Amino acid sequence: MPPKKSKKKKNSAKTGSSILRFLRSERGHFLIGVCVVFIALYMLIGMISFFFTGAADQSKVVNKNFIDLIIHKQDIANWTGVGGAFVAEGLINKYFGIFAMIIPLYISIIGLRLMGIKTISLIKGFILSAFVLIWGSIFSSFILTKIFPDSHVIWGGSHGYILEQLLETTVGSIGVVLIIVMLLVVFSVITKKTSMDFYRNKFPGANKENGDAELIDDIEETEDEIVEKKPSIIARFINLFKKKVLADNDQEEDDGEQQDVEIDLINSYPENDVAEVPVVTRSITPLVEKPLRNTNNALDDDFEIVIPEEETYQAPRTEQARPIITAPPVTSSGESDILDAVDGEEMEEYDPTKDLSQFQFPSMELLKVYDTTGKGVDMDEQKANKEKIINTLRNYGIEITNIKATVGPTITLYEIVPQAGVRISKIRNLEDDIALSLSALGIRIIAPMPGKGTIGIEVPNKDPQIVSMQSVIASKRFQECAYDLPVALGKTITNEIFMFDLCKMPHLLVAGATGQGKSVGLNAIITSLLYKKHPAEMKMVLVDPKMVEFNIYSTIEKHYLAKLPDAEKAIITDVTKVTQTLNSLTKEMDDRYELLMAANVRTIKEYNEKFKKRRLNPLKGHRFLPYIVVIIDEFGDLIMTAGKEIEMPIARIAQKARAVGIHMIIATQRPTTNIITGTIKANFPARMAFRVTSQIDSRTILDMSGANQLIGRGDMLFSQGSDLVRIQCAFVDTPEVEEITQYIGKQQGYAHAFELPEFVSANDEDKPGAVDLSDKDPLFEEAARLIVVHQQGSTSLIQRKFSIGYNRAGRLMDQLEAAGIVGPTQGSKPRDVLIADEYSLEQKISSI
Ligand SMILES: Nc1ncnc2c1ncn2[C@@H]1O[C@H](COP(=O)(O)OP(=O)(O)OP(=O)(O)O)[C@@H](O)[C@H]1O
Repeated sequence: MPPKKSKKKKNSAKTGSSILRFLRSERGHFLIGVCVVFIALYMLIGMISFFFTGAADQSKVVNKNFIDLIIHKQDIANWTGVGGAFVAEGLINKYFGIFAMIIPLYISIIGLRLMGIKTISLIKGFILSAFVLIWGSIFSSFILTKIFPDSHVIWGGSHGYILEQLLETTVGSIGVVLIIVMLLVVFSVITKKTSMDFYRNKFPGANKENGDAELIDDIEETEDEIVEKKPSIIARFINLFKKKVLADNDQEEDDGEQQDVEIDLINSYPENDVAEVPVVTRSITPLVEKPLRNTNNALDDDFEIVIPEEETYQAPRTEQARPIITAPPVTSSGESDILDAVDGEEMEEYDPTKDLSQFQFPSMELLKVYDTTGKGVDMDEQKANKEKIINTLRNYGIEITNIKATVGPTITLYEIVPQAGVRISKIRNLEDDIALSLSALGIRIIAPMPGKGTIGIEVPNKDPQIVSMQSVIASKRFQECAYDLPVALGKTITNEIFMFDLCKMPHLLVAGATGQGKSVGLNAIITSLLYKKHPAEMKMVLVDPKMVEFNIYSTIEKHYLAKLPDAEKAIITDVTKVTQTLNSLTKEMDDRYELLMAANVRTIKEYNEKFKKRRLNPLKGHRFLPYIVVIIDEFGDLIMTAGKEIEMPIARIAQKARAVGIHMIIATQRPTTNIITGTIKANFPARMAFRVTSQIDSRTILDMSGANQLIGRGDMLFSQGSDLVRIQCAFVDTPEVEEITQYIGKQQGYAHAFELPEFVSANDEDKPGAVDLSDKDPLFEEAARLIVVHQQGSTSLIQRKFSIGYNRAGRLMDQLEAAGIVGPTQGSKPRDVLIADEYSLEQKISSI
């Protein structure tokens, strides 16, 4: 008989465990959630009915037995029968009064949560409900009882009544009122910081620090975005409890022979509190957690696969709204650089985009959408990899207590928590063995994961997904970002859009062996900028010794490119021109510093703000300063040919140009120490490394290994300071870039590319005759006539009348001086005009 009994027991245990499994499944949760929501709804209706039917039911319900009432079929008026009448009478009259209605509301939040519908967090909801119950019962008991003394409803319930009586005896009626108001204020401030402003604003003249409060909020919000939220103590406790229950259940249901060591690992888990893996949640892309369940393996219960959600896309933007301001030109003949505020206030703000006010940003349709449907996460692959990792580590005597997978577009990150006492270096040394067991390239071990208390193993997915430029550009995050030079580079392992502000970098070094995605990376950077910056706000200097990479951008020369005055093409392919351009950029940098100094500001942003407000005098050479992004491809080639000649201006720009809005991106295939020298490295704190061939190259670019373990095709490491992030670079194909540039190119642009200043080396500068009149500007004669007619030797007059850049106008003025038409510069005053009338001018011109 005993064997039959044990079989029966086994069967019932099996049924029990499958019910448990069902309840723990997503469907089980959903069904429980539905039941909970309906129960809450039932309670709520019962409570609402109580206000209308409670008086009739009171005598039948109070101090009566619930079962008796059902058996004796009492006639209950409540819409929800005996049950509802009991719940309402109990919760409202017996306990918390009318605010007890928050209880079914909170229960419904729990139900919705179980159904997978997120409203507010359970803990927040609990704290809020508890406060409402306690505060509300005192408030109702004190106020409502006085207003409606003869109702069948005990407004604050017994709880409110007792507390209110106690308080009234202790602090009097006024004290109770003050306590009620104070609690409300305290609670509102605790739950919402911005409510401080509301209260401050109630006191006229005492709200100067509002800005600070907002600042704190802002800072906290940004920090929230960056810092992964740590689980609260309660969440940790619930997690531990859950794990313990799961482990116990599994122990019960297991037949005995399958019970392996991992159960013990889990059982020892609570002691290993530190080993708890925080679930990564970020405010930008909420993670969807899909735990896999396998009853034979306790670690499976713990194996959490996180499939980060894609960001939702915004409707394609076809036009960027910009204020069209028709600003009158500045006519002041001012003597000083800084115009006084009154002048500024009288005029509308200067709009740098006014010249191209019809400019339309490229539309989203120009970018290709890659079909990723059907490319879901391969659960079998994840499980198999997990098994292989556990087994490989076990073969070397390393046991783990927890493992979690986060599936990215091309890489999956397995985070493991080793058992206490395991040396981290031991795991680090097993990189090759794990790679062998997984038969995969590109395995990278991060031991320990910074700030997480886990060890990360990055494993490439068998079926990598393409991160399209479209998905990155159309993301809400990119569209709404307020960076000065926003670059959306791709997606991180948690499917978050990875973005940075080039202004903050401030210069970027890009390296990677040939064919690993460098050019695509540079195109992604340029594309991001083109989607966000108006031609008036940003100019690019493109250096392309290979002659084919940036050719595609020649169509946007008159919109976005900058070049030397005498250069034919804006894309620089000739090495000798590179030196000139870089020197010219150093001159532009110095000029800009002078302008900043004269304007009493420290950065280009402040300068432009001041200029827009018309606080700077254009007659003194002030102008709106666009950002300049210098992108040099195949930097290795250049250094090999031009050496120090190039390194010097690059180092100068890298050291100083940040504040004046000149930023550099240099890319090389050969990240060797003779190319990326100490000087260059020291001035390029931000580095982007695609796959390189050796560990030494990786160390040269990143100061650590890792780039040699990447898998190519846009897989890259981005480092800034000590932070290292693995990113899948967004893919933008040449035809896409072509479409974008053509879209821009077809629109009205400026008359010519942005002119960089002519660089005159220190030796030539003061030589008489430095201005060569045999090579006069085509506008020379017209400019001369203009000056003579107006009898005003002003550069900005030439600039305005001929719609040319400041540099060209300056050069024209130098030529006019050399021709004896105007006198030398006189500081802030216009030059003297040496020719009295047009007739004398014609004679002068014919004599030149
Ligand atoms: N982010 C990416 N996603 C998917 N595939 C990519 C990505 N980046 C590059 N590739 C693939 O790799 C190929 C080579 O990329 P790319 O031309 O950018 O290499 P490269 O490093 O610039 O090479 P070279 O230095 O020889 O110009 C591309 O044609 C494309 O097929």
